[in-house]
Amino acid sequence: MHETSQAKAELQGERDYVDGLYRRLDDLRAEKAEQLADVRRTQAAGSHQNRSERDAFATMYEDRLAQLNAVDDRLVFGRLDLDSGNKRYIGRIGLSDEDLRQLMVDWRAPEAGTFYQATAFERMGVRRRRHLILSRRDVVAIEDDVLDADLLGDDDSLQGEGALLAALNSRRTGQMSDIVGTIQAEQDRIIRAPLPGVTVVQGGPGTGKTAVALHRAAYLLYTHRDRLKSAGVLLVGPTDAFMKYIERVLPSLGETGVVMAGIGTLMPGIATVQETSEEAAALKGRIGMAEVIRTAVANRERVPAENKRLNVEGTMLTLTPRQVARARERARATGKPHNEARVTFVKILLRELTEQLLDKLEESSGGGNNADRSYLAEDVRSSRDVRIALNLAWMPLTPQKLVSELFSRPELLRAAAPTLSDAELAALLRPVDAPWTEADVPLLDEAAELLGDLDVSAGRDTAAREQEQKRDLANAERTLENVNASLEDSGVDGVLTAEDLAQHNAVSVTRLSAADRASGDRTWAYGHIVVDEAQELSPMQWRLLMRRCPLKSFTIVGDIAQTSSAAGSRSWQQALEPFVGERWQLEELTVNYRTPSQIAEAAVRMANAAGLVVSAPKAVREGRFSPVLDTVQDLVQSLVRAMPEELAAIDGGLLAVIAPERLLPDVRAALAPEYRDRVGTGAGGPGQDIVVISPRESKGLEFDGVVILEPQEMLDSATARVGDLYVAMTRPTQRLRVISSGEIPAGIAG
Ligand SMILES: Nc1ncnc2c1ncn2[C@@H]1O[C@H](COP(=O)(O)OP(=O)(O)OP(=O)(O)O)[C@@H](O)[C@H]1O
Repeated sequence: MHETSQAKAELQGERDYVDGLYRRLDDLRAEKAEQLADVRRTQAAGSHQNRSERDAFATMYEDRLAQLNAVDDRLVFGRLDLDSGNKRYIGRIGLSDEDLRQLMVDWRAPEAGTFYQATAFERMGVRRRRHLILSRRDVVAIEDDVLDADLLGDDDSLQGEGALLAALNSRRTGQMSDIVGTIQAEQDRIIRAPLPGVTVVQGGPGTGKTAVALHRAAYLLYTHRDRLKSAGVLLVGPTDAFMKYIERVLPSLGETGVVMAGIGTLMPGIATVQETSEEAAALKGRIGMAEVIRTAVANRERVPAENKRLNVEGTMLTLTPRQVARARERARATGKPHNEARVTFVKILLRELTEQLLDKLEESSGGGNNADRSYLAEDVRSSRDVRIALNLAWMPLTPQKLVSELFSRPELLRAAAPTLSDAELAALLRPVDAPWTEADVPLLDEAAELLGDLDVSAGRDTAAREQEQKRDLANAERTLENVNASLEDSGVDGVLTAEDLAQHNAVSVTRLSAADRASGDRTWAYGHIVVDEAQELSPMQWRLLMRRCPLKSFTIVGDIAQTSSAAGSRSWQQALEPFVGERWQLEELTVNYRTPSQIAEAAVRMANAAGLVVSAPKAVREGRFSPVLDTVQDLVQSLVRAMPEELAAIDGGLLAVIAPERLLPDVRAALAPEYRDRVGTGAGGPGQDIVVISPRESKGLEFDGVVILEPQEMLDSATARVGDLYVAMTRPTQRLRVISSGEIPAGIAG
């Protein structure tokens, strides 16, 4: 009785405190909304400068407002009781009252680290760690870890479902949520690892690799804002569906400054589809492709086999192979990329041809010609014959043109890739207008590096462009300076410290640079790159990413056992050695938070029976269901019959039907009459609680229930990999059903 009333009082105490935090949040929001409205009301005073200032203010207030809105749900999640007697609340952002007294610490701040790291063995000055479990704004439960033995036995330690298990058992929505309230110690160590260098995080399915990658990005931006504000952080994932699945996590952590990109979108202006030919994907991923592209570019700098006769305003000139070869040598010696070196090539030959024209005219006029040299140069330059001859010898090229011609013209491909077999060449050849694939992106990027700027070759004035850029930059800088000054004058709001102010500016700068400019700029050098599902990357994709971060500061997360791409890695060592040698560090995650033990064990048994070496993380919980295995005659009809039972078992949760690619249309057609708009793809969308996807599409995603069709086919067919079935089996958080028209693969039944 006494215990219950004490528990109630504790809970009430927390509710009161949390109410206070929300009041503060609401006040700040109202303040920001008002400031934003004020700025918007202000008439744009004439000058460009004033308008940019107003825009910069507006952007800053919008950002802050968006941040305050995004952290509303479960704003606070922890409390530390310290040896000093102080209490410290831990939440999504830092909050202080009007007098700058700290009300809540940002989870990324150093003082919050002990919330995740302290244990009974190493208390780190913490007596008690309290989890506050909120539903929206309400504190629904509190749960204490008592670390100080002296406190044990006190009756005020409270019961309740563990915060972690509550999170793990909650229904999936098709959108990943953050884990900020329940980050585990082994995860926290990786999230807070130092910025420089390459950290590889290897972990089996469901160990929180994606979660760790996202929280690390947020942590780095917070902790190293100064270093990362202008360079930015890039987060790369495998597919668009996956990027959509994770897109809300960073905003919910109050971060908008990370550029998120699917691996197929890293070439600005190029839309890609998936590479359907496994062989082509594997070939394009090989590191040797860099040499193929290099040769392809060099082969477009051609010396003609014989003399060329060129008509310039009625006078016939001769261009010799020797002349072209010499000009090519000198142009290449500049070390500039193809399009830029072309300027030198063209200049040399135009000068030589102008000399020749002058000589000829003098000859024909018996020495009496006194035509102006600059007119003659212009005649040479504008001669059609000259233009054709120079272009044939050294064509200005875009990466798109180079690569599309390379893969559509057998003679070009053979010349650039002399070591490839006929079968390999055939696998690469395709129509000139075929859509770009993900595997083309690193080749286009390689080509862009070697070709350089087309504008230069097209004669656009470099100096003028540089001037323009300088002016833009100066404008942006001046604007920011003014924003700073005026903010200081106006005292902003009570919560903003000088540090916050710097952060806000950083966000604005990031807006101007990293987010907007970086994602549209192929040559952008990021301060840090986080790569998820990194086992899928081909050597050429690694090469591209390494170029995007010259400092080689990377967080790489993945699971070698889940590799399904034909060009992906078989070992981290093999993947990274060519780029960073031995200079990378391996961290491992060992606990599976997603899949109940009965299902996780079945997946590991299957993988082992099929000869796949997997790291088998320990499942953190047991589920309510063992895998259900059906051997049936009529596959798709059996699925239709099983659907009601599966949907009921997960009680309104999200169900994925994972089937080999060839079956997907039939499965969708069979489900359509009954389930209509409820059936989607990827991780599902609004109103969609059923998705029909291939094993590859399921990568990185998770669902309450999963039904796998024809598992043996995921192991057997020509393009299948053991990893595919392993990935599919490790997607559910509650329940797995396997339906097969043949044998159920060895190991699953146990
Ligand atoms: N500390 C944690 N607290 C609460 N939930 C967690 C925690 N760690 C992981 N999870 C949850 O476990 C699930 C699996 O996490 P995540 O998707 O990051 O794993 P993964 O290692 O990337 O998996 P896979 O390689 O199979 O795609 C997610 O629902 C995630 O929110």
